[in-house]
Amino acid sequence: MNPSIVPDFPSGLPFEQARAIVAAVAAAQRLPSQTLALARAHGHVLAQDVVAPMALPSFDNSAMDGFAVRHADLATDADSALQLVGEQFAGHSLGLAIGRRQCLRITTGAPLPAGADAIAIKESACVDGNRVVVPAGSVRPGAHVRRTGEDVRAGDRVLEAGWVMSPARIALAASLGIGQLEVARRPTVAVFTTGDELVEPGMALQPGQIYNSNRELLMGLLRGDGLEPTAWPSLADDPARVASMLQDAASSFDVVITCGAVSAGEKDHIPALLQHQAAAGRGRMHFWKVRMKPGMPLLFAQLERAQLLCLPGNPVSVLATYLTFGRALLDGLQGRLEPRPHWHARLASAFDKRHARREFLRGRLLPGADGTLQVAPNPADGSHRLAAAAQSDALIVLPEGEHAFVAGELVEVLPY
Ligand SMILES: Nc1nc2c(c(=O)[nH]1)N[C@H]1C(S)=C(S)[C@@H](COP(=O)(O)OP(=O)(O)OC[C@H]3O[C@@H](n4cnc5c(N)ncnc54)[C@H](O)[C@@H]3O)O[C@H]1N2
Ligand code: MOO
Repeated sequence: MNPSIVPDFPSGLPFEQARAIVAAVAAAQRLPSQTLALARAHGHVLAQDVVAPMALPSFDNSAMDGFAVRHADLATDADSALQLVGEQFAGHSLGLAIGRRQCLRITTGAPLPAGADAIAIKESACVDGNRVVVPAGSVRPGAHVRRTGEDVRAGDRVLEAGWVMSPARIALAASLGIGQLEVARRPTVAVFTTGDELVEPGMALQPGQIYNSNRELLMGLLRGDGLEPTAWPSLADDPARVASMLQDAASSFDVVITCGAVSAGEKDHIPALLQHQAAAGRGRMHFWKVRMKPGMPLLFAQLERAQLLCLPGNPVSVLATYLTFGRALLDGLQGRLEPRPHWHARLASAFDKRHARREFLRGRLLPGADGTLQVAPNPADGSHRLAAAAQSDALIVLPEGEHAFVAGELVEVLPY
């Protein structure tokens, strides 16, 4: 198959335009929701708002171990002696009440007795039999009382569809007694590496061969995003075999990610192959080639019901295109509305950008002398330079157009 094809689909797109296509396709192909037990919902995208079925706290209670008192009984200019009339521990409400100049021993989380409106902490009070002395001025009005509904009122919308279930959000749902959540189904993802030159780590290399690093890179990125991807054995540059494997994966996975064989070489079969499938009514070419560096030959297509993201083979291109396009596709399919973290930092050293594409340079985040975030660009900017990517922890986004960036200039960074 000759890879020098005439595109009848969008090609050579600006970055933002390509991203908009990914977002639109993902929105149109949103995955259905599923009901999961709370314990299994960690990291999933919420598919339905969560409305509080009860208030939090659900009853007035003590925030400290000590004595439940009536603030009006306490003198401001002298110590106050109160009569100890009982005790209320956390766990079982005894329905107790206190009257004038009375107090009740209480523990953290225990229901406040009727009549009480403040807590004198244990450390400041003096107990002698059933007499408790509270030092003057040691208890302010309402001290250490946790009021019903001060955190959440019944009926509040506490979590919104599109939010990711972080541990704090799971814990909030648990505290509301919610045992199940409606979340987006996770996309199933197949990962392919391609190329006659690839050998798996641990095997012996023949002249001209290289080790397959992209598979572990992609599997790690996907697993880090909470997915359970399936990797195929690496595919040789054989168009018939690549076609049959992709067809096979596209019939059983939501997303197929390939890397390599999408550029201009004689063995770069994937664009022509997918264009052929699209022409035969088995899919669609969304776009090929984006004005970015690295990652320019990126291809996005549909085959059968699967979305295919075909990343360029260079390892740093895989990293940059996964972080900018792979994630956007997977997040969009799950209906994620919360944006991924993207910050701004000052360039620690100058960088001369001599091309018009949007660049995703590798760099290391560090606190500057004034405590603000800085990013040091790695000078090894070739898309085969994995060591530079491994020494870095962020992509530095340099916008379209030639520009000589000076040290101290503010740039956008995508931490990875
Ligand atoms: N004449 C042109 N040549 C190239 C162009 C172009 O526009 N015109 N684009 C260049 C750019 S930019 C990139 S990026 C690469 C992308 O090429 P492919 O996506 O077709 O990828 P391959 O040629 O298969 O591989 C590129 C490079 O990466 C190595 N590789 C591939 N897979 C793996 C793997 N799993 N693990 C580690 N390394 C891998 C492969 O050996 C090549 O060195 O094309 C440029 N050329
Ligand atoms: O655009 Mo390629 O991905 O530079 O190496």
